[in-house]
Amino acid sequence: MEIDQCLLESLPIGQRQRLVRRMRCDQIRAYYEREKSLQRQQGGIKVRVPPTHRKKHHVRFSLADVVQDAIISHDDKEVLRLLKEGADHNTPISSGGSLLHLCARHDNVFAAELLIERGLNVNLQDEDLWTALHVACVCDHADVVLLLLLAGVNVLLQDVNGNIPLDYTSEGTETSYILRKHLEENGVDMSSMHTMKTQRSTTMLSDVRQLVTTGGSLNQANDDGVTLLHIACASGYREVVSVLLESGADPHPADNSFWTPLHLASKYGQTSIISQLLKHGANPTLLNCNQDKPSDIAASEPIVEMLLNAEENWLQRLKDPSAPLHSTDQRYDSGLHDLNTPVKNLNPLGLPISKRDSLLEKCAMFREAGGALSRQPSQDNVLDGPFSSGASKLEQVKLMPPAPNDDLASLSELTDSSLLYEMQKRFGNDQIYTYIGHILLLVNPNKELPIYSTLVSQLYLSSTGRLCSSLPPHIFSSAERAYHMMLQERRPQCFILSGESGSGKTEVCKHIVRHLTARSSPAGFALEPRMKHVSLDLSVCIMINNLSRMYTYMLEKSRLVHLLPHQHNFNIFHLMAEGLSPEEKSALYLNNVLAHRYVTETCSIYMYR
Ligand SMILES: Nc1ncnc2c1ncn2[C@@H]1O[C@H](COP(=O)(O)OP(=O)(O)OP(=O)(O)O)[C@@H](O)[C@H]1O
Repeated sequence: MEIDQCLLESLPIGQRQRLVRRMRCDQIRAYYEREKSLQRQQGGIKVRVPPTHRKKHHVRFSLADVVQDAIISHDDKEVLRLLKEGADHNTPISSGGSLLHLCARHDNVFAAELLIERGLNVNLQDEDLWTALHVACVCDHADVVLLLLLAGVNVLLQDVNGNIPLDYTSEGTETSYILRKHLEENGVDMSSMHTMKTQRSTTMLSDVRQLVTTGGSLNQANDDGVTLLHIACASGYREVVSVLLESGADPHPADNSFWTPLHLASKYGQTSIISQLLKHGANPTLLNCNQDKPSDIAASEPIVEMLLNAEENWLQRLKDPSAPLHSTDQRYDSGLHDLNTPVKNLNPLGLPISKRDSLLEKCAMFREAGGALSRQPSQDNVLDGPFSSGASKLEQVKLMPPAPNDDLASLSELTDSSLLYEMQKRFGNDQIYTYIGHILLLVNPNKELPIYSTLVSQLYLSSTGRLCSSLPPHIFSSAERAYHMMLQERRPQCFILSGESGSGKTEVCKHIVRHLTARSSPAGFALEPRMKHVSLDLSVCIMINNLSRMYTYMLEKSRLVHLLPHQHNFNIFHLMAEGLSPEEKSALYLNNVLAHRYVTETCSIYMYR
């Protein structure tokens, strides 16, 4: 049944409701008929059993899924049983890689040994070409590293960034020591490794020089729009950049995602290259596909400053072309200020920039987290507020790598049992946060997890507020999003924290406030004394802004019915009495707030919590 919208709107409300209900019934009927005909086409109609006669079905998971769980939870007997029952040890895991990668990540030496005994290839590489040894090194799981070495793993296999496992160990850790010793014993000395790495930039330099002498095109782009200058800038090859620019290469070509060499150099902290590009007239105001200028994605404060000056200079020159070209600080030309990121190990022609970009974020995340292991508290206390968990906890920062089930909305199968299964799996893995689209789900771990340090807070800082695909779900990510929405929409944002008593709302509220305080002012410590009050005010603000939702979300009804002896009242009613407009009060049936029995039971004013 189709009805003209104007006609529908002209009908009296009762008639309109009846018509709409009929239309909805028609739609549902049509839907079921279509479903039935589809089932018939696929051969066989499923007969619906009335719910009362329905058999209770047990949900069965494949052996491959169950063995993964057993590995994660270190249930060794179960792993042994499942492998004996025929669980395929070659099954790839959902987050990529083999069961051995999973063992390496969860430090399960026993299961790793079983798998190796059954013939699992220790050199298997995941889609980013990481071996289990790469994973064990990132996680600093020395026992797994030893086991893999004994099993004959190839320690020189490179991932897509050209990094060998040793590149992912942190200086001074056991894994670093074991690997270095192993390399030495096998006749690989560190200087030849260094030569192997620098070889790429040397090769590119001689190739580019030859291209220049033969008069080849320096601006030639590949299918992704990536030019030689993009590659040299992202990889930090200063000399190659210099030859290209001196020989007349375009200083600001954009690839297919509108990234310019300046964007790449800025993102990967190549300060001296930025300086070179600016001297050769690169435009610092160009936007990439994310609407970011190079200064928006800069890796450090000095780079931001340098690029902002360059932007100003660029705009001045647009108005007055005779104004001098921006000159950068001589200090940067030496390269001493370049950030030491794994980008230097990039394989120049192997991958499109966008792919490398996401991989580098993943590397940076692990590396940053690893760096915190050895960091002294005094170096990392700038933004620590009153909610910081103390110096000792700074030493244990560990974020789980992103996984396909980070967002339940993206699962191919959405049933109660699949959702519960995924949640349980994540919980067992200490992945307490999960997205469902833009909603963030938290399962209270009831134990302290090392995921709230200043370092993690900084990792989640973003210039756009968009979810970062290389970071796992986190309350800091939602706080970032709210912060950017506030700037974009220029209006207050609110968090609705819903859950039963003890589910962790107050804790989450503290983390939100802490992250926002740190992100809104680099000198976050100035706000420290006010933090407790901010937390308190935030609860109250949420209540005021969402009064209509308050009943459902913020307070349980039982707490509003009556006051216990000596119990104080909610200050929110007094605030509402003072602050709400007559219209708002009328809409909430609170024309005379102070006349209510509940409010007059006690004369003392008390702030909730
Ligand atoms: N993210 C978390 N990590 C670790 N422990 C947590 C976390 N969230 C909550 N907890 C633990 O659970 C306890 C209860 O949490 P919280 O007080 O935040 O719950 P709530 O939802 O605010 O409860 P209520 O509604 O009763 O005020 C905390 O004291 C803390 O021990």
